[in-house]
Amino acid sequence: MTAAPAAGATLVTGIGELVTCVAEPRDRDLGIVRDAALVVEDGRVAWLGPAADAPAADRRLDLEGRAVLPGFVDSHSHLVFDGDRAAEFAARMTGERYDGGGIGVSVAATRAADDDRLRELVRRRVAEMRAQGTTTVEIKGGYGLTVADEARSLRIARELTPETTFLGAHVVPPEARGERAAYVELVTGPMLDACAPHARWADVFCEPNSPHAFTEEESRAVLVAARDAGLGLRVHGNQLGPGPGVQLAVELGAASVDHCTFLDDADVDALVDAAGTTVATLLPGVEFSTRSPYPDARRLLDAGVSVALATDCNPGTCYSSSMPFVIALAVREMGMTPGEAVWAATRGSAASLRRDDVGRIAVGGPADLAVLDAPSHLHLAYRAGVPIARTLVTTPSAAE
Ligand SMILES: N=CN[C@@H](CCC(=O)O)C(=O)O
Ligand SMILES: [Zn+2]
Repeated sequence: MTAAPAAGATLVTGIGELVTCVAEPRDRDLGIVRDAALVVEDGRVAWLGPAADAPAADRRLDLEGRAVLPGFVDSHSHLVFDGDRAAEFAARMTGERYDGGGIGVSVAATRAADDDRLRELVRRRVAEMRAQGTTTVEIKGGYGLTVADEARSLRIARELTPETTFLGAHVVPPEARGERAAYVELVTGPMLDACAPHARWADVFCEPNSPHAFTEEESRAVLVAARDAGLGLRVHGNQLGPGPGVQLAVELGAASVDHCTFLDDADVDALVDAAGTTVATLLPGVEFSTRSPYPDARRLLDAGVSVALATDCNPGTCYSSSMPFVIALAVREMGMTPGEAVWAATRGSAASLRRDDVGRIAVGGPADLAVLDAPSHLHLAYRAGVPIARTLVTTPSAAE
């Protein structure tokens, strides 16, 4: 049946495969509609269904059989930084281990950059993400590590996304070594006060396997203070070895615990019990860039854990902004099916931000769409390294 024409609307037709991701989270069903069309009006999806039933609209954009997906949700990135650490990456490729010590290099360069330079660097990195199909991005601070530098990092990030994360507890900065307790007091006191107005989330690098990061007790202090200040919680946990990060995240009801590379049975059990509350966000670009073992995604999915994928785009452990690259790694290296990987990069990642408006395509929702120069989502992993994904722009100038 054909609906009434939509005024001021764009009909996107010729969609070979429309991946809606509207199923219940436990099903991880991609909700595919073949030979589909959708109508976009005022930035929202006004109609979707089989192309044969599509209403008329003012404008028409024919995708000639391409696949359309929810725009990727990149729920873990550190885009506010200056400086270059390519030599650190090269050293790792010849056997150096990552221990977080290089973060200090980025902190020095970030502190030295003026606001305009930092803003331009972040803007370019977000544009790079959008060009690859990402429409929602979370951005952390964490390379300032003074009250003023963390506050301005978040202020700048907030200009580009509502999903900003306070990460004053990234590492203990060089000038505070030997005074860890005083630094934690700074983070939980004046730094949190200055940053909370610009942040939705707080995060901590909880990692006993790095001398630069934070212990379980230090991490708990930071997270509890942030929660009391009204921020949602996220945790960097179990990245470099076994540790307390996952259990702490679950105990405090964090929305996400990220990395999850080294998990024991009790960690997996805790994540199963917390499914629907705490998402395990896997960041396989990090294992690629640090030559580390990949997290066991198959074990987590089979156990019933809520799983997300994100880039962790940062200058140290993964300087890639590409969600398609992450999807390809998840399929090739972590035993995820292409469908599970797409789900985790969209709906799963949205859940880790406690968002149910993005990561899916539904009538009434935002028209945050990715289009592939390919007929199906399978091509994201199949054509690894080929730039087939981009954000779909449906404004009049893009339509025919
Ligand atoms: N592990 C902590 N933070 C980042 C790396 C930061 C850096 O090395 O600059 C991560 O998520 O891997
Ligand atoms: Zn990170």
